[in-house]
Amino acid sequence: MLSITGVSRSFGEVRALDDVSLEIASGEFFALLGPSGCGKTTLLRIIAGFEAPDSGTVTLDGSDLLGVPPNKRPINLMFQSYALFPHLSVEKNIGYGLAREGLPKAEIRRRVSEVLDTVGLGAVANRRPHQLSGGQRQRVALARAIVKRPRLLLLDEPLSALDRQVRAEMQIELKRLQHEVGITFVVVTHDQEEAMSLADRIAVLEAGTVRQVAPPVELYARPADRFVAGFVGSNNILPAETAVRLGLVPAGTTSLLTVRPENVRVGDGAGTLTGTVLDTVFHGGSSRIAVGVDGLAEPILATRPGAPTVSVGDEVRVSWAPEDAVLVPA
Ligand SMILES: Nc1ncnc2c1ncn2[C@@H]1O[C@H](COP(=O)(O)OP(=O)(O)OP(=O)(O)O)[C@@H](O)[C@H]1O
Repeated sequence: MLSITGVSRSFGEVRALDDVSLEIASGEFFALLGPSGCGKTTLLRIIAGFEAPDSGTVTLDGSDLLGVPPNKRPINLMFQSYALFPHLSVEKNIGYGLAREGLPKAEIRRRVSEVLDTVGLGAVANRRPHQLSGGQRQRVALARAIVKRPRLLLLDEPLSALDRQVRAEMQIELKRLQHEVGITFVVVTHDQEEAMSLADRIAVLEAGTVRQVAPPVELYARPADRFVAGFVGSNNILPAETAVRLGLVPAGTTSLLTVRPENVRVGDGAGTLTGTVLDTVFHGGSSRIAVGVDGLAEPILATRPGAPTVSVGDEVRVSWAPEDAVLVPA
């Protein structure tokens, strides 16, 4: 178990991390999610040992990590840019770290060949990095990180260099791999879809503080505050006074009313609110509809499977099931 307790770190005036505490279980796939500048990389660098906190403690299975130099920690960090050696074969790239540790050649060969199988690179073991696709290069980097059998693998935006389709495939791969090798993974990402599809649990960070720690489904269904409600997935967020004025919540309510676009019904039947269709966008498998509602500063967004069933300018009714309205502390 990785325990981070009361960790703070400032750079001049900037408080990059402000009293961060997290408990990450052995074998867990954990994601640190947040917008640019929220402190994700700083926290990863502290865990890896490339940065020291101003205060707080970090322990792995009960023993202090902060006093241990980076190369002596049972931790591996996989960077955004994979930095493979261009003149070495895939096999040599993967075995490089083991060779440097002075392991016997036969053992290196055995471990490298095992890992080549795990990441599905057996067929390209003798190629150089420039003869590989982006997804294959990413696998080499992963193989190089896991061949050393760290207890903890830290991944900084591991899939950001890949295009959309390869990325989706690698997300599945990464999850399978983590399951198979049983190493604790901590991944840093600003991409909420990626965090949701990979992680067992997600910590949402904003401006150096942890806003919520929860499994993806809970984070999506029960955001702890306005920031999480707006950052994780898209959401319609109505201020309390507006929701009270429109009769959507009882008088005296102080919480924000949030409704996911997929739960908003748009049509000419019964509905709580009346509005005008401002915009429709067809995405292929689904459509997004924006409805301007009198008395609301922001349009209500709705998503629908298939093509849009309304047109710009239509007068429509907007509604949602009572259980789909989630109240979030303001
Ligand atoms: N070495 C440094 N010197 C000064 N400021 C720094 C340093 N490292 C980070 N910061 C500042 O600390 C804050 C957190 O940075 P950090 O890199 O941890 O954010 P991040 O969430 O990883 O962002 P990104 O997704 O853009 O990488 C930012 O305001 C950043 O400018």
